[in-house]
Amino acid sequence: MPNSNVLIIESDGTRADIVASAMQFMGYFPQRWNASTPIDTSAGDWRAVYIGGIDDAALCDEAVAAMDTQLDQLLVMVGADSPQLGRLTKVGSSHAAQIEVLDFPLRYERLAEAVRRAPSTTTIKTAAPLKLVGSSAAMGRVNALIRQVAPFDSSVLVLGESGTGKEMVARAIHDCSPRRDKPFVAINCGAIPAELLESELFGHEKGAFTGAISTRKGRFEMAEGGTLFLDEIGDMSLPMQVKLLRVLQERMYERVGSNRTQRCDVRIIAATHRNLEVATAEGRFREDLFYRLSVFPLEMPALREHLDDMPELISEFNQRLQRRGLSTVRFSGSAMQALRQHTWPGNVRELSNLVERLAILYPNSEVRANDLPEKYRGVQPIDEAGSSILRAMLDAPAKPTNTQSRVNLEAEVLLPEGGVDLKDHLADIEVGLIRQALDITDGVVAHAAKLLHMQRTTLVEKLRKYGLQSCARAADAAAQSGTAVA
Ligand SMILES: Nc1ncnc2c1ncn2[C@@H]1O[C@H](COP(=O)(O)OP(=O)(O)OP(=O)(O)O)[C@@H](O)[C@H]1O
Repeated sequence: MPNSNVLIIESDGTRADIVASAMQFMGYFPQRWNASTPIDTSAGDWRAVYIGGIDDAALCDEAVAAMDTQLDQLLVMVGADSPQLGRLTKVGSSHAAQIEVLDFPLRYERLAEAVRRAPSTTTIKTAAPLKLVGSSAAMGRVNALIRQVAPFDSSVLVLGESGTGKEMVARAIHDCSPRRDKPFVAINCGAIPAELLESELFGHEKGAFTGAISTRKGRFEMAEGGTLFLDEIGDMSLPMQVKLLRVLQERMYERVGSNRTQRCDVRIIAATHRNLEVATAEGRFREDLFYRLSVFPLEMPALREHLDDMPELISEFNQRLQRRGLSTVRFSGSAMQALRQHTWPGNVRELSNLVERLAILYPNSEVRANDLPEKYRGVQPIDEAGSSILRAMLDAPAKPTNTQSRVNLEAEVLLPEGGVDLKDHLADIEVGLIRQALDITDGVVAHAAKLLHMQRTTLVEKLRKYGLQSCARAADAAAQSGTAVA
């Protein structure tokens, strides 16, 4: 049983990490899944296990759809308190899935017993790839760059805000490249604890460290001949950056705990939402690695810069819903107009989530501007009272909004006559921005942390500090209270 592959769903809580570590100690190869990355099917013996703790309905559905298209038998493990338990149980009965409900804190014996019941062999199906859509000038430039760089082995650095489609672009480059028949392997460098990342990337030998009870392949080895996508490269620790640089320069590495040098033939595509030039200037990112990675930089436009693609994107998301057997949704002219006024801080991912949410609320119907969630309604026609309020607002000095830069904030905040308790004032601003980020991301802490350009763990600390746990989703809140492997 050990030495098989295990699929771990990227959950927003820390449970996926806990279970992945437990699995790793049990001798499995945990492989992360995320919405636009098909499961790496090249990695031999499969015992597919879906670990839930999932609090996000859209992610849960996408995960099930991904598994259903790629694996023919599943063991689905789900936390007893998961909000998606009912949904998964239902999905399980209509697929070749076996459901195991796990209680947390997780007990090693219980986990081992659940895995023992997994189907002993799992066949891989060919996945239907997701389509990168958009015919705006901005997406036209992206597509042209993809076509230009794909045939070469040059490293590509995909830049852009969260949810703009960086991972989809990485996959598109791979799919257009001569490596298309070899694996595309993705790893989120920001989601894996620094001390585990080395073994995740390079693999380890049996006994290399406590709990390494069997030899394990790393992502470089899994991606041999193909492409390795290093997501959130800006979050990689400096010591790890040194090790990565060596592989890029020498095309050689060693598994953790081994003296044997392995050669590798892997194309690297990295992505980050951070400004790596600033990180380099501040000493948080190695300059030599930056230049190695950014041989071919590719900047993804924010959705607000290619709003003309919205109808095409909505149609693509409707098709994805249809493929999952779900209802679709249409938008009236007024609704489309309102959506064009939104700033889309979560970019295409935010649009995709909105389409799915509205398809549930208004199955196969037309959504009007007034049906949209409040923050998407845009500027409403105003009555007389509203018009005088608006005039007063326009006459008043401008207040900073969350889309304005820090420089604007500095310019516009006036020191009150009696002075201000700066610490309390800054804390209030911090709480306000955290609340907004959680609101925009529907309480998903990992996504809110991205918007705030901070580590998820830092945000969790701040939620605790300010007593804001109730603003986060249930599973995240449970994770914050310190659930651990028994
Ligand atoms: N041009 C596009 N066409 C179709 N779907 C898209 C497009 N851009 C993004 N998406 C969809 O939006 C979601 C987010 O995309 P993706 O994960 O590639 O973004 P990202 O920039 O890598 O995000 P992050 O920085 O958070 O990792 C996915 O569901 C993806 O399929």
